[in-house]
Amino acid sequence: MTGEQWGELRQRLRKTVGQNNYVTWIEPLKFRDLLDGVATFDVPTTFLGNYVSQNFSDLILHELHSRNSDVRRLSFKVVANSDARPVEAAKPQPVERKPSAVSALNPAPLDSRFTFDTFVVGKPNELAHAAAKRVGEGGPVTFNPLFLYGGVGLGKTHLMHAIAWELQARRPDLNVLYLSAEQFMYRFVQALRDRKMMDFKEIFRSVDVLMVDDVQFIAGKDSTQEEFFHTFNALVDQNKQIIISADRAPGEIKDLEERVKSRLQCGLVVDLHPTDYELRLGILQSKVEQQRVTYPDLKLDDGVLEFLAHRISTNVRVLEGALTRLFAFASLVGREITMDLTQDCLADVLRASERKITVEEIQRKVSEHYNIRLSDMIGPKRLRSYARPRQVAMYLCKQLTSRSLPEIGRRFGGRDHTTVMHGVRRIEELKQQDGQIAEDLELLRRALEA
Ligand SMILES: Nc1ncnc2c1ncn2[C@@H]1O[C@H](COP(=O)(O)OP(=O)(O)OP(=O)(O)O)[C@@H](O)[C@H]1O
Repeated sequence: MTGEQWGELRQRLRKTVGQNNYVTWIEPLKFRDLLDGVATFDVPTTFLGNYVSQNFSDLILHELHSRNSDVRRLSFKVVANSDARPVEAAKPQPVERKPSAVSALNPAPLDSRFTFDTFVVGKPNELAHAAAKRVGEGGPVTFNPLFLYGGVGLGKTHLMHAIAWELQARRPDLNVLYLSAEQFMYRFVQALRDRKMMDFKEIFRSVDVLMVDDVQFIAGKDSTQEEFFHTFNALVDQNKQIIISADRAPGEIKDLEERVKSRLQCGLVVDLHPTDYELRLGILQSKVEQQRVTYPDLKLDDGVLEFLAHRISTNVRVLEGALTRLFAFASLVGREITMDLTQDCLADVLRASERKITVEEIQRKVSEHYNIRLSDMIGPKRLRSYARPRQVAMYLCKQLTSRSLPEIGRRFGGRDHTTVMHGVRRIEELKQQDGQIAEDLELLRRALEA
C-alpha cells in the first residue's frame, strides 16, 4: 500500500463509518509504511491508536483485502512526543513464535494490555498471581496443570495472557499455544470433518506450553473432552506445561468426566477471590495512571476513586468501564472530575450496582412484558412464544447480574450453560437485525434498572 492508496481507502471508509467517526478516528491516522504485511500508522495519542485498533481495524483490513492488499496486521505508533511507542492492534499477535505447525492453528490473539505490569495484586488474587508469575518464568515445570478459577471479570484471562507474554519474552524458543476451550472444540470438530485428526494431534502435542481458557465450556461435550484428556495426558507425559482457567473449581464443573476432573486437580488449583475494597482502589489508581496518558491535564477530585471502589463491587470489568467513561465524558465536556460529575455520568452504573438486580426479577419482568406465565418461561416448553422471551431473559441476566452462565442455566429450570450461551448469542444477533427486539431489550433494561 502507498500513501496515495491509503488516501483513496480513507474516502471509502468515510462512507462506511460516517462523517463524525471519520473525522474523529480515521482522519488523524497517517500512513507510515508497510513492512512484512504490517501496515503502520502514526497516531497522535495512545487512546486514539487503541480505539481505532479495537473498533476499526477489522473494517480497515477488510477494505484492504477487498483491494487485494497483502496487509495482514495494523500497527499504530504514537508520534505526539519523540519516544514514539508502538500501540499494537487489539487483535494482533498470535502467541506462537516458531513458524511451525502451530501457526496453522491461528489461536486466540493476545491482548496487549493484559500483562503482569498492568495486573494489580491484592489479597484476593495474590496466590493466583504468584503462581502465574512462576509459570511465566518458564523454568522447570513444577505444578502441572496450573488451574486458575474465579468469578466473572476477576482477571483469569488477564493472568493467562500475562503468562503468555512473559513466556514469549523470556523463552522465545518455546511454542506457546493459548486458546479458549471453545476454540479447542472448534478445531477438533473441524479436524474431524476434514479428516485431519493426525495433523490436529500432532499440532497439539508439539506445543511446549498449552493454555486453555474457560475450560468449563467442554463440559457435556463428550468427544471433545475425550480428545482434551488425551492431549492433556500426552503433554503431561512429556513434561510440558499446561495452564487452564475456568469459572469454578474442577470438582464443581458439572458434566465433566471424573477422569478429566481428577487430571485437572492434580496440579496446583488456585482461585481468584472476589475483589475487596483495597484491591478495587488499587486497580482504579492504576487505571487512572493509564488514562493519564490520554488525558494528562484532567483534574480528578479527592475522594472520587474511593467512592467508586466502595460503590462498584460487581467486577473489575465494570469498574474499568466506569472509569473510562468518566474520563472520556469529563474531557468531552471540558470539566473536572468532581463527585457531582461522577454521580451524573455514572448514574446507571451506580444504580445497577446499588440495587442488585436478581435473576428472579428479570424473569418476572420479562414474562410480564411478553405476557407469558413465569412457569412457562422457566419450564421445558420449546415453542417460540416461550423460547424467545426465555432467551431475552437469559441475555438480560448475563448483562445485568454477575451470575455465571451455569448459574443462570440452573435458575432456568436446570438448563445447561451452553443453552444459556446459545440464547445470549442469539439475542445479541437479533438485537442487530430486529428493531423490535432491540426496543424490547432497551425497555426492559430501563424498567429493571429504574
Ligand atoms: N487485578 C487486576 N488488575 C488489573 N486489571 C484487572 C485485574 N483483574 C481484572 N482486571 C481487568 O478486568 C477486566 C476483566 O478481566 P478478565 O477478562 O481477565 O476476567 P475473567 O476472569 O477472564 O472474566 P470472564 O469470566 O468474564 O472471562 C480486564 O480488562 C482486566 O484487565
